[in-house]
Amino acid sequence: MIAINKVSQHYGGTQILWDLDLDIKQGSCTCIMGRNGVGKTTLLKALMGLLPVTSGSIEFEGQAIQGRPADARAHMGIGYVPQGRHIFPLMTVEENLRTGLPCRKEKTKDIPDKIYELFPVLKDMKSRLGGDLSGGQQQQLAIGRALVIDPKVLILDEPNEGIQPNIVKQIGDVILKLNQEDGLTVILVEQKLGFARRVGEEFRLMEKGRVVASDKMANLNDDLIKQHLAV
Ligand SMILES: Nc1ncnc2c1ncn2[C@@H]1O[C@H](COP(=O)(O)OP(=O)(O)OP(=O)(O)O)[C@@H](O)[C@H]1O
Repeated sequence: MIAINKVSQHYGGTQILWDLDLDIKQGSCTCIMGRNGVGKTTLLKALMGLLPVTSGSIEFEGQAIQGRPADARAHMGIGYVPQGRHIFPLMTVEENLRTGLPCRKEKTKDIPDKIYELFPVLKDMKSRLGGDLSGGQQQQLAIGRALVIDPKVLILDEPNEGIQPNIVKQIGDVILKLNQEDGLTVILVEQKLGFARRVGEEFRLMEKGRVVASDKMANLNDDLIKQHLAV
């Protein structure tokens, strides 16, 4: 569904991604893992079109998208939940969710019921300002906003960073439901091993701007963890 071929990316004169290859299968849940600073967020931003790539290609459903802006990628069905959530603090929960509506293929004026079914707290708080929500509620709002576009693939960058355990559990339940029951393709950057093992079907390990190991999550063994994840 997604094929990233030999992608390189630079911040000014500093190269961060080095001829990176990554394949994502339709319907899979893939965890991108690696130590701090290996380029996980940079990779997701390049995939979403928030950072230009220097060379290489990114294909989504067989179409080259590396030159397309982020909003065009959202219209094509790529949903993105950025690290740090980036909800709009001075807009209400409902207004935050509405920002995703123009990108939906199936046009509607109302927030789809499904979003509120997945995250009942967003319904209860729909008139509250985004900035008044707790960190966990803001994360649920960021995921809900990405789902409003009715994506074909959902990309999440460390959705559990700084979130209390009961919300982490709820977010995991939602990801599992979306992936296993609805068949939504999920790409997740995740540092928490337990969470990655719970929701992930596949893993990709990164080192210095490259994917260095790819396999089924069941095969993520102690050697790989020691080599690429332990600090
Ligand atoms: N805007 C920027 N300008 C220059 N360098 C940057 C910028 N953003 C990130 N970097 C550098 O790029 C490298 C990769 O960063 P990135 O955030 O992609 O890593 P990461 O694997 O997601 O790390 P973390 O797990 O800490 O979020 C780091 O060395 C970082 O300092």
